[in-house]
Amino acid sequence: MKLNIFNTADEVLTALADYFVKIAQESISARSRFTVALSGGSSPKKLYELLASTSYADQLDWTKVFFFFGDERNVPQDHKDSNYLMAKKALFEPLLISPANVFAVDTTFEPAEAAQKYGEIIAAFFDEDEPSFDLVLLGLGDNSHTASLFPHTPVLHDTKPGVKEVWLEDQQVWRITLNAPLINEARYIAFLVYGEGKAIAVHHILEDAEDIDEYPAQLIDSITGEVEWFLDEAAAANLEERE
Ligand SMILES: O=C1O[C@H](COP(=O)(O)O)[C@@H](O)[C@H](O)[C@H]1O
Repeated sequence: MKLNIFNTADEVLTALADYFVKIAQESISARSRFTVALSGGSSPKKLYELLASTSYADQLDWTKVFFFFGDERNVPQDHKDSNYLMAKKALFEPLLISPANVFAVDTTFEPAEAAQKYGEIIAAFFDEDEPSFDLVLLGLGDNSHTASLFPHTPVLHDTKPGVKEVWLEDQQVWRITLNAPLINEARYIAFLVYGEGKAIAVHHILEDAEDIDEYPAQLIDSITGEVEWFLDEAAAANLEERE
């Protein structure tokens, strides 16, 4: 695990955009394609806008980039809460990404079926024993969830890579998520976390004793690659160890 801590959120976003391009270029050189699972929520929108800006857009052959989603809300794809819609507006449309390069969760199905079908889509794409994304981007909720691995949900105890539906009792909503074993197969995993509202959760994940039901992001630990955290000072404020 590597910590990258910057003074401001803008510096964090630039560092992660540089990292994204570096991993993508390496992956395209090595395997002629780059597969990435995107995070949702509010934090990554600015990252996607930055990647689509003139500073970054020309640095990659986007026809070789294949986009998946680490998690999705159980809403139509044109709903304001849809992770797909956010990425479409911030990234896919500005970069003229072909729909053939975007693999979204089909939320027209019931949650369990949507999860199963998304797992099948991922397996078919990779056509290997174990699907392995080149990069999984993750965020962190102030309740220590990442992707849609929420505290005290059954998916936290999965032992085989897969995609699952998750019922959030307090919000009375379903979500669809990659489970931790699938995320951990990735070559690289990067957390994007900024803002003081995340400081307590960052401390729990990185410095508290393991308690995955309480702090699900503690499950993330790449099997073959590297986990990097991109934090601003505000989000890192409660950390005791910086190395
Ligand atoms: O609900 C979600 O939350 C987390 C964190 O999102 P943020 O809005 O606090 O940045 C995100 O990683 C996840 O993909 C998303 O669906």
